[in-house]
Amino acid sequence: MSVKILHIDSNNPILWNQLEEAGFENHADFKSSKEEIEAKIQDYNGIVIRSRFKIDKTFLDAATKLQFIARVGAGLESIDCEYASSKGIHLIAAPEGNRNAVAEHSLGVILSLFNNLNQADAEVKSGQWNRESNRGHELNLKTVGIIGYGNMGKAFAKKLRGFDTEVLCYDILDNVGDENAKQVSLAELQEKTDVLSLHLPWTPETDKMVNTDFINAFKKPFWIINTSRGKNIVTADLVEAMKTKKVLGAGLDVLEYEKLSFETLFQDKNTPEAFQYLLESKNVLLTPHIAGWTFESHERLAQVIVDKIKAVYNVS
Ligand SMILES: NC(=O)c1ccc[n+]([C@@H]2O[C@H](COP(=O)([O-])OP(=O)(O)OC[C@H]3O[C@@H](n4cnc5c(N)ncnc54)[C@H](O)[C@@H]3O)[C@@H](O)[C@H]2O)c1
Ligand SMILES: O=C(O)[C@H](O)COP(=O)(O)O
Repeated sequence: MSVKILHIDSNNPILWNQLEEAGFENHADFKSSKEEIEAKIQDYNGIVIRSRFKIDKTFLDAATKLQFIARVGAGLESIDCEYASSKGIHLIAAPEGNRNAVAEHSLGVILSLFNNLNQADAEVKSGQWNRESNRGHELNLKTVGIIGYGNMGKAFAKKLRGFDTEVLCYDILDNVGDENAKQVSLAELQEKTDVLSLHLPWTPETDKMVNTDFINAFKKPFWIINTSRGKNIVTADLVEAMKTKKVLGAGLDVLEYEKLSFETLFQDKNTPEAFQYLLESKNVLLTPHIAGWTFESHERLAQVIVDKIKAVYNVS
């Protein structure tokens, strides 16, 4: 067997080493541009990627010997999956690798927002002892609404067991509810939810899903957690809702502006006003797309990918 694999992003060494041990031929190119990789992809049978660039039709047409695309992660929006499948290319992803990290992160964000942990910590460290303004909330008896009940949503619901919360989920697929979450209509979720957590992919249907109309359909003021993709929320609309206190707090691991250079976002005179509001709000917790980024997930993602590549070639 001679299967040539091109790795275009760095991953846990388990991935490279175990593939090598199993007889696969590894090659690395972490620096070349999409065009440069496109020019040589016809030599490879497999590509291992995170999300450095889009695997589009042009790229796939150039990849005449490609048998698999292994995405070391969950989100598939940077791959033209339909076109790849039409060419018989195996699509491999590893949501099993980072779903526990995302679930724990989401829980941590809620508890942190509810208890003003960041604000209280910063105040104590700057010599302020404010108890009343840091009075918290409890998850107990609240209703958590999860939109997108797949790998991430389910893992998160499981973590909520033990908090005495009602957990509702909404998904376009039927019958996805389980012992950890009751599947309901979007309208029912919007009626009952206190904490909304998004676990959707980014697709033409989910793009800008959380906008003013969507937010106004909620019956109660609510908190929002987004670990899915930034463009699923219209940030300006979210900020307007925060100003009127319809949205009580937000934990955003992903940002609408994420693909801009982060330095540019800060230095540019055109910094979006909504982003500025997020930066200045104490009830907003911002993290740099790290929900799934743990030491443990790094290792697990690699192992899942190795196992799935081996399965494609029936290698034990
Ligand atoms: N922040 C991070 O570090 C991190 C890590 C992993 C995944 N993610 C994000 O989480 C997303 C979800 O991952 P997953 O593995 O759970 O995916 P998944 O495919 O297992 O689950 C997504 C669910 O959303 C549902 N869905 C799709 N479109 C919908 C719509 N318009 N309305 C309602 N439901 C809809 C699907 O039916 C599916 O059940 C990824 O695509 C990625 O964007 C982020
Ligand atoms: O979809 C995922 O697995 C996470 O969001 C990580 O994405 P990244 O590999 O693009 O950082």
